[in-house]
Amino acid sequence: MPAIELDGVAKRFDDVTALRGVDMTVEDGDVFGFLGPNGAGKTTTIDILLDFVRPTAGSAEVLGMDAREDSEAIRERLGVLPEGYDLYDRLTGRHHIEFVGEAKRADPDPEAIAERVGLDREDLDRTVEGYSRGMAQRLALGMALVGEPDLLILDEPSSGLDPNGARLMRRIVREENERGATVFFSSHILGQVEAVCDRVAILQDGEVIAVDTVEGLREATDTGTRLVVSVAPDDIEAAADAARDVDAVEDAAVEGDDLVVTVDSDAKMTVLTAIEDAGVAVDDFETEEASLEDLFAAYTDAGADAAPAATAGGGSDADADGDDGDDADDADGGAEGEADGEDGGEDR
Ligand SMILES: Nc1ncnc2c1ncn2[C@@H]1O[C@H](COP(=O)(O)OP(=O)(O)OP(=O)(O)O)[C@@H](O)[C@H]1O
Repeated sequence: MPAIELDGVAKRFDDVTALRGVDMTVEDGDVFGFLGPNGAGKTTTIDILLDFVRPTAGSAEVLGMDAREDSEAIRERLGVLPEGYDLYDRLTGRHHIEFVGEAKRADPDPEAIAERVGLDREDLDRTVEGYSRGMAQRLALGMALVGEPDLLILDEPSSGLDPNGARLMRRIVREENERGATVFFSSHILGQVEAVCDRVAILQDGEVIAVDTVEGLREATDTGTRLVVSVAPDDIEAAADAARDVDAVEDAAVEGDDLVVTVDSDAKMTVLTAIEDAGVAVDDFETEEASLEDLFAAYTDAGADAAPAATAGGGSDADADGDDGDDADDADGGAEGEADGEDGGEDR
């Protein structure tokens, strides 16, 4: 049973068409990223899943239940971080967590949850009117964790979080997924999404224009892989000629001391072998895959101009999702150049 199933979901608000027949399946156990430019319809979709908004047409199922008919039963098994969540100024963080526990008939441990989201004991016991934006976001995330939900729906969970908070959010997503929860989240922070998601959907103008793994999106677009090869300076032209003779090579150019080859991802070794077969010793090489940011640009209108440039992974920004890069599974790791392609901003 899929965790989320949308079938032909459309939504009109007066003269604005927010969704135009969205079909989308999120499998049980997935970490699923929901992407799209501003105004694409992400929040409207999430609001339909939560029965905050009723679709004009189509059907939405959550955990095998109808989003409209069974919203209460669904709510008990969901953890939600909605976009404009409400906190009550005069209640403490602890009260908020207990309040969600009562609503879900769960018995949460506020201290343990606060620790997981990085709020200390003092924060937990003061009223939220004094919370910073990031602290409020951490509390809202903690509230979503109450009751070990089967499905977490998080709308922009990194919003307002500093790089440490964003890293912590990723860790929580992984931990929840390992516990068995499906995680569905929208985000504009594509390095985050790339680091944790099994699959992503890209929504544009109320339509799903792509659903795949990041690797699948790479293969489906013409973004290629950049292979940067170091050889002795005297050999570089011979290496370039050898690379150009390989069918899968789009381009081989000498850039400074390096040979930069744009090639289908699965033909990297063929290129290296061809260079060595031409009698040139390869001193070193690294590959740069297209980042999710490049792919997003290639898919969406805003990136139409940028699409041809989406041949590589946004350069050498080592771990540009704003953290200290200790994530074992961040991007490609190792010699596969880290191509988050982010500018390190943690804003939306
Ligand atoms: N209550 C509403 N009344 C009228 N129009 C609405 C309403 N809610 C959303 N819309 C419109 O529906 C479209 C989709 O909005 P939505 O908030 O779902 O986009 P989004 O992808 O979440 O955007 P963002 O990334 O900016 O949060 C927009 O054109 C928006 O103006």
